[in-house]
Amino acid sequence: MPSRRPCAGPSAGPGPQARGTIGGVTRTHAPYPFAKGHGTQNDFVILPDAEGDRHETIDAAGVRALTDRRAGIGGDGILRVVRTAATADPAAVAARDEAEWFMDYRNADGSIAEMCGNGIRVFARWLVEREGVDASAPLRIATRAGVLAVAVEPDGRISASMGAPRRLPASEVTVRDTGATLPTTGVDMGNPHAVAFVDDLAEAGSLLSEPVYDAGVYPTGVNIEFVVRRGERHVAMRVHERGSGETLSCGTGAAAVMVASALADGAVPADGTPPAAPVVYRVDVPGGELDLTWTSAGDVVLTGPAEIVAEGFTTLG
Ligand SMILES: N[C@@H](CCC[C@H](N)C(=O)O)C(=O)O
Repeated sequence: MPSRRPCAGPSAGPGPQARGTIGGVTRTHAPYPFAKGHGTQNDFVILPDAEGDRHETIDAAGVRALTDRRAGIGGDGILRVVRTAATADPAAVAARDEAEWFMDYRNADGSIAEMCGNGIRVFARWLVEREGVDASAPLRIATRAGVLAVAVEPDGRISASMGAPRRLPASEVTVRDTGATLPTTGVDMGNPHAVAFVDDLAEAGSLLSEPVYDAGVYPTGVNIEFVVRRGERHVAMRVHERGSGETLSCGTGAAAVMVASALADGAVPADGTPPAAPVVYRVDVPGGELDLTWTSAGDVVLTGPAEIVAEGFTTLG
């Protein structure tokens, strides 16, 4: 009987340094751990880096190698999990007294974004399940949009306060496939959004190309949501994300959609001041369902699922 060698899988831990091009893919690192997670199918490569000694210098090319859906692991973005005390990112440094962990979020194209609503739930799931963070009280997580409170709900979903929305100027977007130009409501949820109400989500076209937007209103780019009404305080959306293309969900986008819908419905004061009592909307996304609450304190809370689906080792990045 032929002898068998033990398989050197992830349980064997990092192997020898792997460098160069193998199978057309540039591998620049010794094997290091990664994980994969998603929230309503907005998916992320998770890079555990508690002490900041693995990925502090990750660049856009490294992010693109990891998020590539054919030559890499695949994802809409990267969640680097690092202690605020272990990174020089200015947002983390500023938050050191308030939060132990920093969500270093990158879009699939390698660009840096301020916030990710689905990502912060997946990030929290990782902290609780793999970093031993106590979830009996709300977690405080530092992001480039500030320190945000995140809680694990009794039903297992995760809620994230995404701060108070800020109105941006009204504008318009043009769908490239059809040439249709649509008016938009501008909402900043830590990152910029343009929300267009349509009668049918097919009006968004293929979304293979980014809709045309006004760079005067959105100098750093914009996430663009198309929304249809489904019922009372119930809407559905598609999104073209800045830096990632069409995704199956966007948490900050769902929050912007809720804000635009609540304002259009007269469900909150027209001047944008907080409602006297919480206002709740359900937002359907291609990848699932999200609940959004505009609280009387003025912040918008996103509630939805968050899953870790794989863990392993990679040499990419
Ligand atoms: N998918 C995220 C948003 C990620 C950042 C966005 N693409 C941007 O550049 O602002 C979410 O769930 O909020």
